[in-house]
Amino acid sequence: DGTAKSFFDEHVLPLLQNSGKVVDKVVATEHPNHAGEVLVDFLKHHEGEVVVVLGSGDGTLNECITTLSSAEFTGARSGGPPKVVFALVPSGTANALYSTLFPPPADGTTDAAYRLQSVKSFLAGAKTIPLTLAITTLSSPPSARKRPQARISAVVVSTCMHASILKDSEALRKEMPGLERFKVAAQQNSTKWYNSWVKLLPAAGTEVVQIYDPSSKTFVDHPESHSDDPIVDMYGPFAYFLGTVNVDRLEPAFMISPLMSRIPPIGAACDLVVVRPFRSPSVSADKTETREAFVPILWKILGDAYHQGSHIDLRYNEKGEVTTEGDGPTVVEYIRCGGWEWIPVDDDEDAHFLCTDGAISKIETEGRAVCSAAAPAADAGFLVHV
Ligand SMILES: Nc1ncnc2c1ncn2[C@@H]1O[C@H](COP(=O)(O)OP(=O)(O)OP(=O)(O)O)[C@@H](O)[C@H]1O
Repeated sequence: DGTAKSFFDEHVLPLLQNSGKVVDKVVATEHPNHAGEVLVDFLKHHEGEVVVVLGSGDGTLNECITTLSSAEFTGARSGGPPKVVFALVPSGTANALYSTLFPPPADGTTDAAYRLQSVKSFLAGAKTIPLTLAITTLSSPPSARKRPQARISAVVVSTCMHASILKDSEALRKEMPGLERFKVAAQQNSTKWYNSWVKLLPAAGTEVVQIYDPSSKTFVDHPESHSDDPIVDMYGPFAYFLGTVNVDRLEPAFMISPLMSRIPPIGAACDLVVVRPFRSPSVSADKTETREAFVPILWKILGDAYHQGSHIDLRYNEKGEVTTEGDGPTVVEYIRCGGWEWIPVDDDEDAHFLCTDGAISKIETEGRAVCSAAAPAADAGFLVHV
């Protein structure tokens, strides 16, 4: 958001200095991926544990993780990705990870004290938490005989509306540096539905895929996932399809996957938020009018995500109206799983976009995206001071 340099000069660097911490290197990024390059170079020339005080949003954290994961190290650092500890200073647009780890006060004020919490944890030698990574493999059709491409996320992997919003909002960044650009891009994409085949896989350590049940407010076994055949098939059209790791929100107030913090997973798991319009008793065909009629429901879901994530308790009544009463079908399918496959229908171009922590990739025609949540091995991986 353009504040990182002055905030570091005024607050972060003096605080580190006054606390007796030796700062080996200070870098202001000059181009995309600069942070990752600096970090790899630093690790190649220094031994031991490295702490990175990172003033950025989720996108730059992702660049660091992605670059480190694919870099080749020699000597003491050979044999796998290094362990790197981050102290985060939120300085991006959304700051999803920081605002999950340090929920902002209800009035939304994010003063210097708010932004320095992870750094203060580092100075106090306090707790770190390991990041779960979502690894998405983008495959070409088998006939292309090309190597699959991997994308790493520490926050979000999405298709459908969210990927379309992120794709379109980047073009608006200069004009609208704040969160507003996501709302404008959402308007532009509100009537799109996306056609794809989906498979859901259970998380490691659980036999079956789990789904949230608003009546008991807990996860229950997905009715189509059984220990002898745990994979769940899902058919479209989809309006929303988004998975998170580590975070319960994508912006300070937009709590799209609230159960990540309310019912934290035990191992590596991904929380999926899926909206399929055909779950509504009043939707039985994919036509322009039905898509338009569904827009208010989509806004209700996204609006309720801004109200402590209450969208996960919405149901349809028999007329297709949205309510929090009764036992009708849930409007949102909130799933906890170990991973998923997204196989877009060939002629649906919009279904081919994938968002990984804000970066957009295109799935090739006849290709697919396969995502799985992975926990770091002991003494490796990426940790954050909390
Ligand atoms: N000097 C620079 N010039 C141009 N781009 C830069 C420069 N420094 C960093 N970048 C790029 O700017 C982007 C900003 O990403 P970052 O995640 O830090 O902020 P954000 O996207 O606003 O936040 P969030 O992901 O939390 O919404 C990154 O892609 C990064 O590579």
